[in-house]
Amino acid sequence: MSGPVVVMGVSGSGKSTVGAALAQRLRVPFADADDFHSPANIAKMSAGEPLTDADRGPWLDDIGRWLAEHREGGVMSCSALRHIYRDRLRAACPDVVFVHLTGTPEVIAARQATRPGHFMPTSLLASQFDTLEDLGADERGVVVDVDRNVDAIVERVVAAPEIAGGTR
Ligand SMILES: Nc1ncnc2c1ncn2[C@@H]1O[C@H](COP(=O)(O)OP(=O)(O)O)[C@@H](O)[C@H]1O
Ligand SMILES: O=C(O)[C@H](O)[C@@H](O)[C@H](O)[C@H](O)COP(=O)(O)O
Repeated sequence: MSGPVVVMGVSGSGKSTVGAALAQRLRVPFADADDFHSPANIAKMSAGEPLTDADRGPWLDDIGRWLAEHREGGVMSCSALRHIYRDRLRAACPDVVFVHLTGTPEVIAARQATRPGHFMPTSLLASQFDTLEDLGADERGVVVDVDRNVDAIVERVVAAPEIAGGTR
């Protein structure tokens, strides 16, 4: 493995599902950034209010610490919507690789809407897309469209040179 992987994307894109399956496939530990949110952040999102950069700062630092502790292998599902958020994760763990799960708002909204018992309301999806910044040419990562089954997404990820071909 070439470094820890962050599976990124908007709410409902499949980060938790694909991240867990990818970790199992790679036989490395898995963590979900949803579990790192403070109660205040959860309350805010549950009330339909988007998080701000300030809300996300300490959360990203905790995730960065987890990545640094899993430099030899690990998968973290984390929205990591903006370039500056990914910069913050790279500052903590420079060899992190991003897997961006992309999809149309229609496909993702349908998945988010049918997911049972999650704190994130569907009303926040528009702000997630507004906040999202695609991976730049300067960023180490892979983009995978989610309009296929989970196994196919995982196979696509493990076949990517950024994931399989590293020297670490
Ligand atoms: N490739 C896929 N095909 C069909 N359903 C999917 C796929 N990936 C995820 N799902 C479903 O879509 C919903 C959102 O997935 P989830 O992993 O919770 O997304 P996220 O963690 O990005 O919010 C869940 O109900 C999940 O079972
Ligand atoms: O930065 C954010 O606004 C949040 O991290 C957000 O992107 C994330 O989507 C929520 O934690 C909900 O969790 P799900 O992505 O699992 O819906």
